[in-house]
Amino acid sequence: MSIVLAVVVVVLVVVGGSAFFVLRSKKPKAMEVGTETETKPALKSPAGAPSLEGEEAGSKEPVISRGLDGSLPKSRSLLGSALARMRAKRALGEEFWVELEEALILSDLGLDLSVDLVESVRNKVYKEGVTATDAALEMLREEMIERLDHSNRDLNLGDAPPSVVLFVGVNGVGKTTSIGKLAALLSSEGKKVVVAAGDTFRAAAAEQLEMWAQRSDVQVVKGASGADPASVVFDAISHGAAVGADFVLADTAGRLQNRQNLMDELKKIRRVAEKASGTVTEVLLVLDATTGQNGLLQAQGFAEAASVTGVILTKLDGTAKGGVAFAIEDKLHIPIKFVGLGEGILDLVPFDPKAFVYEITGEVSQ
Ligand SMILES: Nc1nc2c(ncn2[C@@H]2O[C@H](COP(=O)(O)OP(=O)(O)OP(=O)(O)O)[C@@H](O)[C@H]2O)c(=O)[nH]1
Repeated sequence: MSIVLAVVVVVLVVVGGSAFFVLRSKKPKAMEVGTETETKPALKSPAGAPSLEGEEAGSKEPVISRGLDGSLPKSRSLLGSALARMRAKRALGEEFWVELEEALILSDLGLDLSVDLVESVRNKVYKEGVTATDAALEMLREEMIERLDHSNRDLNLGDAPPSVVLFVGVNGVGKTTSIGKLAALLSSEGKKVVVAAGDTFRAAAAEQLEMWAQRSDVQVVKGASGADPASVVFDAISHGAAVGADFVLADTAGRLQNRQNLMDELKKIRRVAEKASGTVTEVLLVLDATTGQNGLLQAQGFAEAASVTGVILTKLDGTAKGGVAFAIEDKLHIPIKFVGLGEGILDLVPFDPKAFVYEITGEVSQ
């Protein structure tokens, strides 16, 4: 009897022990689900993406740029998660609308716009007798796309080349990086590009621009450190005209929108650039999407002082919100022309409202 008992105990220990090891060895895998592995955005090459080589030195693999629908991992889109929770409830009552408004505000759309959007969707829902949350959320999506869908997002061109594009914005938002990416994009489309190192304030900016320019084989015009930025931009435009460039992309130093003297300097750069070229076809305000509604204040300040014609919304890969895009277009009527989705040379893509709305509401667009 005791031998039988001993055998049973040994069997139990062995089976239990191995079960324990099986469980332990499985645990890390289970943890991957729903975190890193599952939520990593799919790497997609956007339609018309330039086929440039990998940017890292020695990299043999081409860098694949992300499409907008892969930029915000679903589990990180705040609005997408909130809408998924609301859809699951399947009840279209007061609570639903309050929750929706909160979710929009939390995603950086701003109070006024969030209230307005909810009001408008709610009216449509009642008018059309919609009772399902699914259908209401689809209406929200349509309304969001409509609010973004009426701007010209192409780069403005002048009557005669080169078209001059000034990049402005506060410090560290990604102006220099965006110039590098846009130069690569344009030159991959066969355009001749000259870049102007007009940020003569930050010592490393000109070198940074030179590095970007080398990668896409575009020319850089720079001045001495501390040189008058307007004269650097003037020289670059003259050079661009002489070599038959299609575009001159001009960097400027980062500045706060409420510093009058720095805004005056921007006006001077613009005046001088216009003397050299006849027209500055585009003033692109670079905004960091992770700064949320603060971006709207920046846009207001720069729009007044520098006649901004378009926005580049950078670092969308670093935020779960992104709603500031709606606030900028709805309040200021400035079109978002490009979005930055990372630090690589191909991580700048034309803004596509539909893909963007599907992205931040948590579904992939068809
Ligand atoms: N993740 C991510 N990082 C970006 C993006 N765009 C720029 N960056 C990073 O943001 C940092 C600042 O970029 P810069 O291009 O130097 O910014 P800047 O506006 O020229 O800076 P100042 O000259 O100081 O005003 C760098 O580390 C860039 O790699 C983007 O779309 N996504």
